[in-house]
Formats: sequence, C-alpha cells, structure tokens
Amino acid sequence: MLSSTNLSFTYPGGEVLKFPDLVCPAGETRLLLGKSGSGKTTMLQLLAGLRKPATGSVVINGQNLNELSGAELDYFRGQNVGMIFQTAHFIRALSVRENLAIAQQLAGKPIDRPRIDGLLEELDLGGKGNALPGKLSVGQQQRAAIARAIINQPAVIFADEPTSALDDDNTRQVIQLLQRQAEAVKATLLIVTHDNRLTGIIPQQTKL
Ligand SMILES: Nc1ncnc2c1ncn2[C@@H]1O[C@H](COP(=O)(O)OP(=O)(O)OP(=O)(O)O)[C@@H](O)[C@H]1O
Repeated sequence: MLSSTNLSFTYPGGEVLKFPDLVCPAGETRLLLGKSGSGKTTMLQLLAGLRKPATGSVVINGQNLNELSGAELDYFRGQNVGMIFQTAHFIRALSVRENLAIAQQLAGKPIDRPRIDGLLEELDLGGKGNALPGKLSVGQQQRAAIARAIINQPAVIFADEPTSALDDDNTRQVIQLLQRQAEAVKATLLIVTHDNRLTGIIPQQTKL
C-alpha cells in the first residue's frame, strides 16, 4: 500500500513542482506518465524517500516517511522498497548471486540462498548466478534487476523507465515478470514511463 498527499518539491532556483495525490492498494500496478521535465523522476524519488518533500507526506505500509530519521529511512527502504532503473546498477565486481545476497544483508535479513536461487531460476537466470552482471545481455540484466528489487518482498516496487532500453519481446517479458512478481509478494508496482507499449496494457495511470 502506497499513498501520497499534497507532495511538492523545489530544486534550488527552480519552480515549485506540485504532484497529484496517489492511493495505490497492495497488488496494484500503476503507470506514472508525463512529458519530459514534468517531474516523474522527482516524484518517484519523493515516493521512495530518496528526497524530502517541501510539503506533503508519503505513507508506505502504514509508515509516514516524514517520521523516519535518515538511518531509519535507509533501513525502512531496504525492507519495504524495491527499485528498478532504466539500466541496471549492480556491484560490478560481484556475481549476480552475491549482488542479491548483499541486498538481503543491507535490509538486515539473513542471506537466504534457496530464495536467491529460486528467484533466479524463475526469472530464467538459473545458469547466470555466478556470472558478473556486466557479462549479461541487457534483457538478462533487467531481469536480474527485477530479482534484486523483489528479493526482500517489498511493499512497493518503483520502476523508472524499466523498458526503454529493451526491444518489444523483452519489454513484454519484463513487464509480465514484474507484474507477476509484484503480485506474488502483493507489492504495489509504480512504473514511470514514456513507453507507449505500456500505456495500452496497464489501465491504472496517473498523469503529471
Ligand atoms: N538535480 C536537479 N537540479 C535542478 N533541477 C532539476 C534537477 N533534476 C530535475 N530538475 C528539474 O526538475 C524538473 C523535473 O525533472 P524530472 O527529472 O523529475 O522530470 P521527468 O518527468 O522525470 O523528465 P524525463 O522524462 O525527461 O526524465 C525539470 O524541470 C528539471 O529540469
């Protein structure tokens, strides 16, 4: 469950950016749409607690993010929020499997090897656990990024342009996987996109 009320933000010297209120139940997939520069990435950063709003509040799973200190917020994010970006960001010197293990440790959880291997298997990466992320194809990297985002069974998954680097086949596959995985852990899935391939298949949409 994710909700936001009265959010606004101002970059130094910039205009006030005001954002629509959101109420996203557990299990919902919603697109965040808007033209370039409208504030999609900024809103995602506010919702994920990566930036502090000038006004307003964000509530994830009953927790108002404004009430958390910096360290508490980092810990809360590790446990409750999964993030996927346009291109995947991994620790390059570590294998795919170790990248997932670190994500579990950062959330204060014990390393769960069977969950890691099961998830990789499910995302068609069963043979790639020992590979370095840089040795994977772009589509495989995006699936590994999905694995890392959901490894801790977050309440909310934020995806910022997750399909813009992918061809049609990989786009369809990645979105289906994301939705299936979000449903499996009953997460809210919020996708920032320009991608017209997604607007036809995901009816819940918020426009900036
Ligand atoms: N770090 C920053 N410092 C100052 N202004 C910024 C910064 N990041 C974004 N902005 C400004 O804030 C506004 C919203 O930017 P944002 O990146 O959130 O838009 P967006 O909708 O995600 O754009 P795009 O689709 O092009 O990625 C823009 O006017 C942008 O110029």
